[in-house]
Amino acid sequence: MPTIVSVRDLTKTYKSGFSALKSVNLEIEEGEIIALLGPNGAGKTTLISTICGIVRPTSGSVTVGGHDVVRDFRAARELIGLVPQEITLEPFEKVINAVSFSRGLFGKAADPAQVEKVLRQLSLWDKKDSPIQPLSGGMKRRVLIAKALAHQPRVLFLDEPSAGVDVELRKDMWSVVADLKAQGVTIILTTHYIEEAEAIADRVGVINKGEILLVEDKVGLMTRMGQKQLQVDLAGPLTVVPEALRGYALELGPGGRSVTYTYDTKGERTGIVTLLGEMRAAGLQITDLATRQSSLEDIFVGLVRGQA
Ligand SMILES: Nc1ncnc2c1ncn2[C@@H]1O[C@H](COP(=O)(O)OP(=O)(O)OP(=O)(O)O)[C@@H](O)[C@H]1O
Repeated sequence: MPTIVSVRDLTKTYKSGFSALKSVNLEIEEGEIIALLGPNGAGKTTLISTICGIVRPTSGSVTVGGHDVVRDFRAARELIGLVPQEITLEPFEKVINAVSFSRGLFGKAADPAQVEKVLRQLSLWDKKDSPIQPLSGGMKRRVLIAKALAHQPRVLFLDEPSAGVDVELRKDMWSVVADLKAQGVTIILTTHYIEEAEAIADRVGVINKGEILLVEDKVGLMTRMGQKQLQVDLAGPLTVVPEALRGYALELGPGGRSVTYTYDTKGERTGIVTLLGEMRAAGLQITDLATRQSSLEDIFVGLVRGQA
C-alpha cells in the first residue's frame, strides 16, 4: 500500500521549553487503521495536531498525500478529517446543516448528494432535520464523524473516540470505524483503551515521553512479544514448589492449589510435556489445565515500564 502520511524526524518543543515530541518518524499506509497508544502526556495529541497542521513543528517534516503540512497546508488539510475528543457542536443547529457547513469550511461547493451519502453512511439520515441537542451521546459522536467526513478526506483522525463512552457505544464506534475502513478511509486513532487497539487496529504505535517506542503489525507484535502461561490445577495443595521442579519457571497459585508455568511462544519446545511428566513423577495429581496468551496490555505496560 502507498504511504499517505509521512512524519520525518519531527520534534515539538513548546514555548514553555517542554519537549513534547523527540525526533518522531512514522509512515502511515493508505487504507490502514493505526492506533497510537500511550499514557497521559505521552505526546499523542501533539503528534496528531502537528499532522493536522494545528500545531507547528519545531523541526522535521510532515507530508499528507505528498503535501507538506506547513508549506502546502491548504492541499494537506483538504485530505484530512479530524474528530476531536470533546463534543464541539452547535446544539440548536440541524444535523444536516452542521454537516453541510463543515464542507464549506474547506472551500468545497455545496453537494447535497455527498452530504446525504455521509449521513446515510453513519445512519444519521433519519435524524437529518433534528437539532443536535436532543440526540443521544452516540448520535452526537456520529455527527462529529459526519462533519469530519463532509469534505471527503482520505485520512481520518479520531482523538480518543471512546473516552468516557459506555461499552455499547464503544462497540458501536468500532463498527463505524470498520465500515469506514472498508470504504478505503485511512484511520489514525489515539486511545488509552488497549482493548480498542486490540479490537480494531491493523498496526499499533506505542508512544511515551515524546518518543515512538515501536510501530508494528498488531498480530505480529502479539506473537513476537507474547508469552503464554499454563495453569495446572492440583488435587492437593502445595506449600512450596517441589525440589524436582525448581528448574521450571513455576509460580504457586492462591492456596497452593495450582502452579503457573510461563513459556515462550517462539521457542521450538515449550517444555509442557516434560513438565507434566515430572509433576506426575513428583506425585502431584493434576485436576485441570488452562493456557492464557499475554495480551496487548501486558506488552504495552512492559514497554512503558521498560522506558521508565
Ligand atoms: N501548548 C502547550 N504548551 C506547553 N506544554 C504543552 C502544550 N500542549 C501540550 N503540552 C505538554 O506536552 C505533553 C504532551 O501532551 P499531549 O496532549 O500531546 O499528550 P497526550 O499523549 O495526548 O496526553 P493525553 O492522553 O493526556 O491526552 C504534556 O506534558 C503536555 O502537558
